[in-house]
Amino acid sequence: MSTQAIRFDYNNVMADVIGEHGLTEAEIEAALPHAAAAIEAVYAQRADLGWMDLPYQDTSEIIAQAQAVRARADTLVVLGIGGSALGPIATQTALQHPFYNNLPRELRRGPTLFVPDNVDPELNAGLLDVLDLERTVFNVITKSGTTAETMASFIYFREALAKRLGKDKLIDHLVLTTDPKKGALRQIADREGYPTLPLPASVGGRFSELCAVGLFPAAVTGIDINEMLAGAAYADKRSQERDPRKNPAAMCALIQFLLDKKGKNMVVMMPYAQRLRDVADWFRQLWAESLGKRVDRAGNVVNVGPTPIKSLGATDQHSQVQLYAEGPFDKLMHFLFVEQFQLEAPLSNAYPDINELSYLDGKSFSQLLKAEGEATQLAIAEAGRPSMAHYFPAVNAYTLGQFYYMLEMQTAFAGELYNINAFDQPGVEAGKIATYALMGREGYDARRHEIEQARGRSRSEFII
Ligand SMILES: O=P(O)(O)OC[C@H]1O[C@](O)(CO)[C@@H](O)[C@@H]1O
Repeated sequence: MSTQAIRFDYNNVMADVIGEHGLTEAEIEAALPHAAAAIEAVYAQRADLGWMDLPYQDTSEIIAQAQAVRARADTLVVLGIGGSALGPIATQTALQHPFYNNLPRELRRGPTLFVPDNVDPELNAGLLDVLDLERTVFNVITKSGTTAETMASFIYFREALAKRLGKDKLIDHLVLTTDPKKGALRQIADREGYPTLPLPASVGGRFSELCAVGLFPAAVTGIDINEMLAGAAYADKRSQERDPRKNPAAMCALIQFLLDKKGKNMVVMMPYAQRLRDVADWFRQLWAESLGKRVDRAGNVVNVGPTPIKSLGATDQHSQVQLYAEGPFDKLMHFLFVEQFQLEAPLSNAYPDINELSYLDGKSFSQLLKAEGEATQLAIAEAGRPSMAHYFPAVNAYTLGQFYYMLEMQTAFAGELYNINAFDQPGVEAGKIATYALMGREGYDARRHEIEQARGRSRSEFII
């Protein structure tokens, strides 16, 4: 096993450790053939699942374009939503200085990065207040090339650029990441000549972090993207193991599936490292959009899907852990632990004479955070609640790429276990259609009429 391997520990889901809410060895043993079949089924689809091959892509074009942006910009703004924003945010938080944008330029590895990730008017108008547009590049990311939020952001910031710098300068301030052939943004790129990067048709939005979507912003801010891919390739190797017991992604999927069947239908990801906070956010989309489904592959109504929840140690010990420890037995926890932090914050011997504080003397923040993580894990287990732990030797480009890929494979395996299509999102499409109707998009009149009628049926006694 690589010294950079993330270790996966599932002792604390076992019934002999936590009691009746855990899994027995016999339950796991009986389900192993199902997990083995899920592994086979996913690899049988590999030709259609382009994200599975991303660890082996040629990154030279991404790096070349990133170098060009590094040379001409002080700020990169990513305009995207869902998979087109959550991954770039997670990677930045995980691999850069915690106050990266506030560091002086000579201590940063590249331009500052902003990912507004919403169409809130104040957020976007406010962002314009802090940007020096002459030294800003916008990376517009959308697979479909039509998503309302992203295209509205593109129109808004393109207009601001055009007003400030003139239309002929737009080409130096926009890089578009989208489908190589389809969509409105592709059409615009072809018509107006902006530089582009491909978001391959076979890579779904929430599985796109390891293509140009995530790699380009990461490379612009100086992250070693080939190292991320090396980590992902290592996770690919481990995920190909046909024996589920030796395959962390498959085992992790199987445990979550079995516990869901026993009523643990909430999955809490709780990193004990600030760097991994936004990875838990990225995981929420991956897990929720992939597994939350109305029908199974045969068309039966099943309404399945565990609810992913993000949490952060130690912060949420003082907000959520009371519920996790004593509330309903409906949760499974993923603890993410880091063995080696990049920065250390030691504590001095400040108050040796004050009994309640002397235990802190000469310790460090990492000791305290690790102790709090272990203590919470123990308390959750003693309260009879299942949890798993993922141990990162350190958070770096290699382990991050490895973890992303492992979670993607875990999601694909889980899709097979639930017998649903993990790669579509019909529930989100319904919301998109209603938005188009409300915004007056051509071709959506009938839907707008239905919504207006429903509004008319709203009863005043229920409005106070
Ligand atoms: O990349 P696009 O096409 O703009 O889509 C953005 C997001 O919208 C969704 O389609 C629905 O939320 C996600 O799957 C995707 O990541």
